[in-house]
Amino acid sequence: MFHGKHPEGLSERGRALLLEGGKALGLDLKPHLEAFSRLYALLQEASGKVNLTALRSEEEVVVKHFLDSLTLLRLPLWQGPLRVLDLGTGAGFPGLPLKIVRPELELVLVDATRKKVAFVERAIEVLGLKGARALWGRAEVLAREAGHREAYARAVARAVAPLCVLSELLLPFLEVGGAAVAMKGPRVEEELAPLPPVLERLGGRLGEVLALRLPLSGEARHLVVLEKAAPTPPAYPRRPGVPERHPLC
Ligand SMILES: C[S@@+](CC[C@H](N)C(=O)[O-])C[C@H]1O[C@@H](n2cnc3c(N)ncnc32)[C@H](O)[C@@H]1O
Repeated sequence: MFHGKHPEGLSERGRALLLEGGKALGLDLKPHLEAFSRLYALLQEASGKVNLTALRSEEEVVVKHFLDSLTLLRLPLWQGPLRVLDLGTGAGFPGLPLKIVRPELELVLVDATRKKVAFVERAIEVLGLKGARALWGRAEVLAREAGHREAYARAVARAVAPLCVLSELLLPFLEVGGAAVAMKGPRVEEELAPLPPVLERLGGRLGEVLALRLPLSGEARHLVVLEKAAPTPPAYPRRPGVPERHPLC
């Protein structure tokens, strides 16, 4: 349902790109074209007012926001009504595209910047996404609250922090047996090398590292799966800002 005026949605070319890219990912996005078109319109509308995302052209938004987010679906982790956290969601990525295509997921999108959370709240409302909620807060604080600590089956994060930092922020949110996915660019080896002992400290272990190429642009991406093997010790995450200033590796 639309509320108020907004610019045009995706052009015919944008829709064709989205369908083609979806196909390359093994997805039929036809039933979701309208939702992505509305999300694009909202991003365009908001970009005139606040600095939500650096991406502007329609092709960039389709490929680097929508399709990049949907690469998550290459992993067999999204069946059923799982509770999913998108940490550092910004303007709603990867969480909103994931929720559009897998509506049965129960999604919480968190960001430390209030204006970004306000945008995501509005997108959830306009797109009519049931079972999605935007939350303003820092991972270091929320991960210590009942209702969030060890309360998610899945967690995702794109472009939030290096893996050493991200592990400390994501793993406390996961229930034992759960999995987090860190979305990374072309180079991941250097970040992976020192990770295993840190993961062990946090009750985690390294799962699959899936190398893939972004549809249409061909850019290299990596999906790094962090598995929750045991409860995270209560010392983690440390106080706000400490994981970033003094990474565990
Ligand atoms: C570069 S943006 C990426 C946004 C989005 N995930 C994307 O890929 O387009 C990083 C976001 O993470 C948020 N962030 C960074 N550290 C955070 C923390 N400790 N808790 C919550 N949000 C955090 C920032 O506010 C920012 O919006």
